[in-house]
Amino acid sequence: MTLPSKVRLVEVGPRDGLQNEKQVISTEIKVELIHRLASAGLRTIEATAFVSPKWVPQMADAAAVFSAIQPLPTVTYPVLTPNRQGFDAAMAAGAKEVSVFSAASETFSRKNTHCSMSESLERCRSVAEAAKAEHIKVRGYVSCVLGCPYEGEITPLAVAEVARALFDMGCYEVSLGDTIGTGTPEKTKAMLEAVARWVPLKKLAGHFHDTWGMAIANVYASLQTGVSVFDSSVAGLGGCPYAPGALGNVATEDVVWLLQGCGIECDVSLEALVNTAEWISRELGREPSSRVTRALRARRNVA
Ligand SMILES: CC(C)(COP(=O)([O-])OP(=O)([O-])OC[C@H]1O[C@@H](n2cnc3c(N)ncnc32)[C@H](O)[C@@H]1OP(=O)([O-])[O-])[C@@H](O)C(=O)NCCC(=O)NCCSC(=O)C[C@@](C)(O)CC(=O)[O-]
Repeated sequence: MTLPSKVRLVEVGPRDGLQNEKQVISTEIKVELIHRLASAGLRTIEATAFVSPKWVPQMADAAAVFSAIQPLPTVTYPVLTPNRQGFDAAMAAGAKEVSVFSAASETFSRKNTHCSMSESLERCRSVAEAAKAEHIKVRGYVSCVLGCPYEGEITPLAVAEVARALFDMGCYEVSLGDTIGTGTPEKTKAMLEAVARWVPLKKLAGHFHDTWGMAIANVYASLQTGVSVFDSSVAGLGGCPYAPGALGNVATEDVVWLLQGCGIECDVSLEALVNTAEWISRELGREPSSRVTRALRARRNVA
């Protein structure tokens, strides 16, 4: 089985990683996190979300965060926009790329965005049309691709239909989210094969939460299937406000370690990334959940 020779990582720590934090995190810390990630070599960093501050208070400073970023010309800083209101706010703040999101579960869609799956896709379409008119790139997300916190099993066909709708409306890439982390490698492969009947593998990204400890195994299964873009979160930060008990995304450090071990290029400095993971974990007052960061720290302490 040939693995891809190069992988692109989409760092989602500043958005997916921090959105569920209950403690106050200053705008300065969020911006410094983004700058440190860019210095570590991440070339796509999802910076924030222009969503309702009533529902996700942690992202209330989206405009302030975005405006304070000192952008590197080699880095893109997409932002999450659930509807036209979010898109307009993102444009006013100067965003150059946006992400829309929908779900393969009716109940999750209603909890997350207060509308049905088809209404949610209509909102995405409206953002995609506005983005096209402004020459802005749009990425799409599908949540609950390997299980739903409310409905349980989700069929690969349901995932494929939503992914196809997002791709057809102009999303340049569709990220497939295992929101609650219940997926396993064989299920991941079956889901990817179903989606790839309608959306080319090169246009798909894997987005795995680590709640059940399967995220890195699912990344490897996706690599074996031909996926070459992965979303990950420094220090394994994160959780979804609408998926009770959900842990963070697969840690970026763990993915980089896996890729290095497979001889796959990703242009990220593991050392700088681990230092960033240690720094943000100290700021949040907790241990990094990345096994690689903890192992490298233990090795440094011995040396
Ligand atoms: C979707 C909405 C906005 C619908 O919002 P709504 O409340 O359902 O309905 P609305 O459209 O009738 O608006 C009501 C109020 O919200 C305001 N509003 C409306 N839109 C916006 C906006 N864009 N930005 C700021 N404010 C907004 C609007 O102005 C109004 O304010 P009021 O008059 O009551 O003062 C809301 O339900 C929401 O923000 N939900 C949060 C969704 C979210 O951020 N979820 C987490 C991210 S998705 C995720 O984590 C999964 C992913 C992507 O990582 C992949 C995976 O792991 O599965």
